[in-house]
Amino acid sequence: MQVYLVGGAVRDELLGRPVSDRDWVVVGATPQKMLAQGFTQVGKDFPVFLHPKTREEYALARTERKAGKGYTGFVCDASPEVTLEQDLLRRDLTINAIAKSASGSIIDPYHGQDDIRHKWLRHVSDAFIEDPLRVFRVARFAARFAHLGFNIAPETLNLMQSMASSGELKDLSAERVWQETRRSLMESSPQVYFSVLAEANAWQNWFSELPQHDGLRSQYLKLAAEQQMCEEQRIALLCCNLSPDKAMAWCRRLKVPNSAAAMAKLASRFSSGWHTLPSFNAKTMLTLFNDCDAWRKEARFFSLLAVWQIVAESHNVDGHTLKAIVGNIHKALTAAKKIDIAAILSTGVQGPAIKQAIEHARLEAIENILGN
Ligand SMILES: Nc1ccn([C@@H]2O[C@H](COP(=O)(O)OP(=O)(O)OP(=O)(O)O)[C@@H](O)[C@H]2O)c(=O)n1
Repeated sequence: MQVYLVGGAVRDELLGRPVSDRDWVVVGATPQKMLAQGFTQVGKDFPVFLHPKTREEYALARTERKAGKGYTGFVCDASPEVTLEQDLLRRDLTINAIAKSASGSIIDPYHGQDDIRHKWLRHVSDAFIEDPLRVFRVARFAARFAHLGFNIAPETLNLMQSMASSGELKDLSAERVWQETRRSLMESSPQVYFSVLAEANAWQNWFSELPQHDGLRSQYLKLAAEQQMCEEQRIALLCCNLSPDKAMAWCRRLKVPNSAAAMAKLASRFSSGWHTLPSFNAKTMLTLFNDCDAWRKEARFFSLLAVWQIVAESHNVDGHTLKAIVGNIHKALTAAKKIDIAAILSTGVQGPAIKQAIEHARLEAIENILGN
C-alpha cells in the first residue's frame, strides 16, 4: 500500500503557509489491513482511520457518487483498486487536490500547482456540484487567500451560480453553513466571503436579513480583521447595521451561539448612535451601562465599545474626539462600579428604593467624571 499527504497540508506547504492538520490518503489497502497495523477506524460513512501514534487521519482512497439528497446521500467505493487520481478527482478545488508521496514527490494530475502560481480557485471536475457546501467553502477560501491575489475561476463561479439557482443550498444544515461562515469571519478578508456569496446568487436562503451589497459592512469587517478582533466582535459588526429584530432572526437562522447573538443584538441596538459623534450625558451613559449590563459583563461591554469605535471610524467621526469619549466611558464605568453599596444599605433603605439609591449613586459618580 502507498501513503500520500493530501489536501490542505500540501496546499499550505506550497503556499509557504504554516501547516496545521495533516490528512493522508492510503491507496491499495483494506480496512482489515489498516486495523492489523494498529490504526483505529473513525469514519462512519467512509473508511477513515487514526494513526496509532500521531492520531492523524488516514483515509482509504475513494470515489464518491451522489445518490440522494443531503449530506449523507453518497455511494462510496473505497476498494483497493481505487487510484490516487480517482481520489483527487472527487475533491473540490485543484489547489486542494495535490498529493505528496513519502519520498517527497508531488502528484498533481489536475494542475493545482499552476493554479497556485496563477492564483486561481478552480473546481477539479463536475463532481464539485455533488456537495453544495462547496459554494460556501470556495467563498471561505476566497476570503482566506484574497490578500495573496487569488480569484475564483469564471467557470467555477458559473458552477456555483447554477448550484445556487437550483435551490439545493437550502437543504444544507444551519450548522454546516454556520461553521463555514464563522471560519470565514476569522479569515484575513472576511468581507470577501459575503461578496462572493452575493455574486454566486447564494444569498437568499441563508442571508436574506442582510443587505447583499453593503459597503459599510465590508469596511467594518476589513477593520475588524486588521484589528484582529475576536469572533463575537466580528459577528456583532456583521449584524450592527440591521434592526435588532433582523439581527436576531439571522442569528436564529444560522444557529449562532446565544452569547454571540446577544452581543450582536446589543451592537445593532446602539450602533446608529455612533454614526455621528456620540454625545453622552451622565444619564444616557448610565442607560448604556444598564442596558449592556456593563456591571456584570464588563469584558463584553468593552468588546462592544471597540465594535462601536469601528462603526464611528467608518462614518468618519473625528478620531481625536472619539478617543476622548471612549476614555470618558472607561473612567465613568470604573467610577460607577466603585460606589459604596454597603453604605447605601446601611442607611436603612428598603425594597425598590435600594435600586433607586444605587442608580442615583452611580449617576452621581458618572456626573463627577464628566464634570471634570
Ligand atoms: N466539501 C469538501 C470538503 C473537503 N474536501 C477535500 O478534503 C480536504 C480536507 O478538507 P478540510 O480539512 O475540510 O479542508 P482543508 O483543505 O484542509 O482546509 P482548512 O485549511 O480550511 O482545514 C480538502 O483539501 C479537499 O481536498 C472536498 O473536496 N470537499
